[in-house]
Amino acid sequence: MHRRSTITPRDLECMLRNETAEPKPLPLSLLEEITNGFSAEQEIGSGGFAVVYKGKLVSTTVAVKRLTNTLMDEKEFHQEVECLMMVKHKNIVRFLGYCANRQGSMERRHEKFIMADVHQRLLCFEYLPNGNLYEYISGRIT
Ligand SMILES: Nc1ncnc2c1ncn2[C@@H]1O[C@H](COP(=O)(O)OP(=O)(O)OP(=O)(O)O)[C@@H](O)[C@H]1O
Repeated sequence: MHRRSTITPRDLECMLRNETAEPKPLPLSLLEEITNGFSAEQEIGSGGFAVVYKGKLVSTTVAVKRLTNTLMDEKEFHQEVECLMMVKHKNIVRFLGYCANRQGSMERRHEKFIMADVHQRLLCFEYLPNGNLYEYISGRIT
């Protein structure tokens, strides 16, 4: 018998409201859905190793950080998730979950098809709506 075990935007929203809920693995399909396929319109900003998107839930928003593949290997990603799972503090943005997805993709290279491994690594956080540190320091927002 096939059992569905997917997480919906509503489930993620419930998790966000429950302060004792632990971070969990999130399906790539959910993160794609709430960022509208990682659309440019939902992009918030980017840092040294990721692009951050707004993830729209039913009545709230989360931040979805999509890591740039080449800059972090599997071991570093595991360490990053491990650290984030251990940190819980009122002054640190809350970590909600992570996704590590690997999928084969047929690609054409010099008249031949090859099966390429496509990795997706994502982190999901509480959304902080008040801009970024640079905007504060430079006086663009008060
Ligand atoms: N949880 C969040 N809520 C709202 N905006 C966020 C959140 N996390 C990141 N951002 C936005 O996305 C931008 C990029 O964030 P990111 O964490 O990737 O890089 P960074 O902190 O600027 O630098 P670094 O790559 O060194 O960590 C931030 O400057 C901020 O504007």
